[in-house]
Amino acid sequence: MSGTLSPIDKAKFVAAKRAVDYVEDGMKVGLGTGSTAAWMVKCLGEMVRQDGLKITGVATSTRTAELAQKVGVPIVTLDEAKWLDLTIDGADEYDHNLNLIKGGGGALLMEKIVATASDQMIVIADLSKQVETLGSFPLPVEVIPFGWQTTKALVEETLVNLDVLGRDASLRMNGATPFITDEGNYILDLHLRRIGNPRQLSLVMNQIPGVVENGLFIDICDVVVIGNGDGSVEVRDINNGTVAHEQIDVVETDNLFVDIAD
Ligand SMILES: O=C[C@H](O)[C@H](O)[C@H](O)COP(=O)(O)O
Repeated sequence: MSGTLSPIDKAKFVAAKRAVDYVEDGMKVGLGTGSTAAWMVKCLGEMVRQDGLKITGVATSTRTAELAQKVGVPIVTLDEAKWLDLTIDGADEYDHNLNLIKGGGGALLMEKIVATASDQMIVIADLSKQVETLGSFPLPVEVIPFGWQTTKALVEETLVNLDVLGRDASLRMNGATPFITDEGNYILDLHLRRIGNPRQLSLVMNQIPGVVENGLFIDICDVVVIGNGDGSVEVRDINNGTVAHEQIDVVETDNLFVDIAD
């Protein structure tokens, strides 16, 4: 199959293509989840197949593991890898401090474990993910199924004392049944509209019994690569304070149009 990338796919693709420049021979790489991360896995697959790049990947979801296998990126478990050089992942929102909301695809738990076990985390995104203040995107909170309604009530009650605008939590559904994460849990989506203090919110959420993890990534991301539909990218590095603008060559080979997981 071949075709022309839509502007949004091109934005995701160029962000991914620029981010894989950070990957070097011998590295252990965390592989994110989602439609943007899928492009990154495909780019790495091409580098492995065509350039003989030698890397080991750790997947953040079963669907990323399946895609990695399909495109030829060798996968091990996090326990086998122990520590990673780099994780590349998408995000649902990022702010100017490179704090993130993640988990729109339900993979936040493994994503946070893998990113935290990495020397560096690079987020790939298009400009639509950029926000002044986190919270327009509903914050995913992973909870264990046992007593989830009690956990939901506790979460909503706790939000009353926090700097947020909305306080409703909804159980994420998959058709008529609850959405189940790879780890067998449920997701509550918190409709907060504005998160005034993401660090505090993250700490408080994770103290509620039944909450496994929340989708706020605070001080975890080092670099964001923002792709645009015209093939340009912006690379922001929070540690050294640099911002670079570049143009990425997009050669639309048939390989690009191999079916991807998301
Ligand atoms: O659980 C899913 C992940 O956090 C994704 O990385 C996030 O939802 C962004 O996905 P996409 O690149 O498809 O917008």
